[in-house]
Amino acid sequence: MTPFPHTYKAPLLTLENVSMRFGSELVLRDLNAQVLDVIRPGMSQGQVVGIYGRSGIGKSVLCRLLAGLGAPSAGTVRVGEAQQPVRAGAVGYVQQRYPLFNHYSLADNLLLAARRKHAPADALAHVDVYLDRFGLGAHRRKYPAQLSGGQRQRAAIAQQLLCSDHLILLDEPFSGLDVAMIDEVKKIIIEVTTLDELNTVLIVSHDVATTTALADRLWLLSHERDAATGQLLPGATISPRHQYNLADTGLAWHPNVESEPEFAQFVEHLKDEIRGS
Ligand SMILES: Nc1ncnc2c1ncn2[C@@H]1O[C@H](COP(=O)(O)OP(=O)(O)OP(=O)(O)O)[C@@H](O)[C@H]1O
Repeated sequence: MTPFPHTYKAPLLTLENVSMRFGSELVLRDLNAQVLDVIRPGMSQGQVVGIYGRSGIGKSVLCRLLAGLGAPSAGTVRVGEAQQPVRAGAVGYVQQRYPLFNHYSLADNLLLAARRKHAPADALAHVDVYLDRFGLGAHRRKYPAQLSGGQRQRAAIAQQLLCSDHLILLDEPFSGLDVAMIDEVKKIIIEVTTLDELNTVLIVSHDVATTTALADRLWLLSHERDAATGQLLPGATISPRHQYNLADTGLAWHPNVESEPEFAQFVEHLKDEIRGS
């Protein structure tokens, strides 16, 4: 597979010696990984990082650290071009249940989010842009309970984009969706990353094929063995061999990547790695 031409610019997200412990349980061990701003000529897309790992390995714990909702026991998560330690609110976090305020209309939910980042006079204009872009304009006066699951998800993504700085974290965005809705969410993710070169979408998912088709970088959380003793080390980590840079291998998102034989082989390889981890 011939890689498309690409270059890298500044780091946008860095995990620096990140560990997380709850009491005596070490959940995450010494995570070191980085997302760089990738430039692919002719391919207007920001960064999409797929995060995989078996159930219970620590993906939700990692999400909270990435979103600045808790401090790691050791190490630092750095975000943005300035590579500042992450603070709550810097990364939009779309959780599985798409929390929206039930007693506010869709437009008011988005307005609340927009006011956290934009001056009051500008906030409504930003809301209108996102309602339009995500095909939600006709539903602006509806309350969350009156929206479909897919509409609520689009609203939750718009809400987080309106108040965060380029980084957005989606927790299981494809679970429980029918095939048509999955296609729609994929379109939204591509749309989000093409809005701005710095936009970076982190997708935590068990749906390896769908997520890999959108990604240019993958991280796989796994339990590693001590090289000398062969004993399983405590805590999950993202070892260098489980950090995949798809721009280098030609499998980074591009139209119809899913239909290429190398893609199917790579997805099978990933599934084997997850099973064995
Ligand atoms: N607040 C906490 N206190 C103690 N242990 C915790 C806490 N939060 C998570 N854990 C532990 O961390 C480990 C990882 O949990 P986590 O929810 O991150 O897994 P996950 O990879 O997201 O799983 P799944 O794919 O099933 O959602 C589990 O053993 C869990 O019990």
